[in-house]
Amino acid sequence: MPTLTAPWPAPVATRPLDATVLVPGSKSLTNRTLPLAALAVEPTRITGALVSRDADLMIGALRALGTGIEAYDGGTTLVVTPAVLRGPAEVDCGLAGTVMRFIPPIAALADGPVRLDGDAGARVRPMGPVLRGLAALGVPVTGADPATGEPVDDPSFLPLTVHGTGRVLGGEVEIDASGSSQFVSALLLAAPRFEAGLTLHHVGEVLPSQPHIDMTIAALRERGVNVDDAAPGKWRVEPGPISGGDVVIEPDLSNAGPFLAAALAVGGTVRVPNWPTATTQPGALLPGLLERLGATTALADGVLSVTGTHAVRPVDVDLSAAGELAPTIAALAALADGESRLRGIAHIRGHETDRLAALVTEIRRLGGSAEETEDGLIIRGGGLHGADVETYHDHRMATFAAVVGLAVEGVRVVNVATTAKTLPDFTAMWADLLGPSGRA
Ligand SMILES: O=C(O)C1=C[C@@H](OP(=O)(O)O)[C@@H](O)[C@H](O)C1
Ligand SMILES: C=C(OP(=O)(O)O)C(=O)O
Repeated sequence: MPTLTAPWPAPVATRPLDATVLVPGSKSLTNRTLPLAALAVEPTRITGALVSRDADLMIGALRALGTGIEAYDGGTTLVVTPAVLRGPAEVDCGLAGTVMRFIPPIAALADGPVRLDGDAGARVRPMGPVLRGLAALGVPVTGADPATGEPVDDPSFLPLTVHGTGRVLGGEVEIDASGSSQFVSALLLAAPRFEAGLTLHHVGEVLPSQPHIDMTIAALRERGVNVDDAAPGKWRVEPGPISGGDVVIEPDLSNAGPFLAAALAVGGTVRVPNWPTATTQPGALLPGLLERLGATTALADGVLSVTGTHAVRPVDVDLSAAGELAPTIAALAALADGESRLRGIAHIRGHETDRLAALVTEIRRLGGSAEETEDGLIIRGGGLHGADVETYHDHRMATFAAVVGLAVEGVRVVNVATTAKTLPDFTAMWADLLGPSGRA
């Protein structure tokens, strides 16, 4: 999408923060609950759903396949009525990993071809393991060269067409999910509808984002599906009905990240209500991470409070379980007093943009020092100055820049509207964080 507006001047905090931030629903939970509801044997009522571009794209994809979805309460309540999945259909995946990876196995259950495409940035995000997994299950997938439209054998990227026949036999499949946990989640989510279910083996060296795989398994079990995950890197999903009913979506803890990080960046306290006591969201790791970076945290009556003193400690952390937190942790590392190391996140080169390259380029543009390693980043904190930070259509690059901008004069964020991917109200929420005048 073109960038038409002027860069957004990130507000600078002039005094310690004292804010409570209500964070909207989880992208990952919303975009699992919707497809499971479409595959269910009865309607599902979802409350607390995220209203954002990624959720809209998932709703659009499932509607294109025939699912009934009614929205209420500004879109935060969704009533999903499953129907026979049908093709032909066209699906716009935008830049949503959850849509481009989760929809193909669902499209395999449709009774006709389903063509998927997305933003230019989506066409370079890896999908091969999901597509090869489907091919191994007997579901043909054809690709097309985006420039010429010529057919591509063995497609690994959008655009592509899944040729469903209305049924998938299922069985046993091996994939390499070292590039994204979403390859595993995608196949597991649709598997109860495969006639023989699915036994899935991961054969790669690393498996990122284990909490997101646990989230998929928990979502399936909550809907009555039998899943065996006792052996590492192996999952068995039994065929069977997926129940509907009422589902309440937790707040998006990863989206809480930049707001909580703000307390460390400039001092003061930021509180996030409705913090779940137990969750599969990787954002659950935030309190521990922020403590290592110098914050004190407390969870009382469901409110997480993070307090900082404006001094940020460097860290050496393995973020393989929570790669989507890397831009937020990188912002704090860039403000820290010393050298930080972020490990275990080679796979975020395949996120909305190559996040390792983007973070290095933008930290350097801000006057800081950063370099890529094989599986992460080395960031030497301090020495920052204002700059126009590029965001590469990546919501988390925009929030990375906003966190830095709280503490550094003259930071402007190019295409801050990219935050609409998961947080359309980001700039208003950020102004509220700073107090009534928008400046703390
Ligand atoms: O399944 C999900 O909802 C997600 C899984 C993770 O993907 P990767 O394993 O590709 O990092 C995460 O980063 C992404 O934001 C959401
Ligand atoms: C990696 C992310 O998104 P996606 O669901 O598009 O993979 C993210 O939100 O950080």
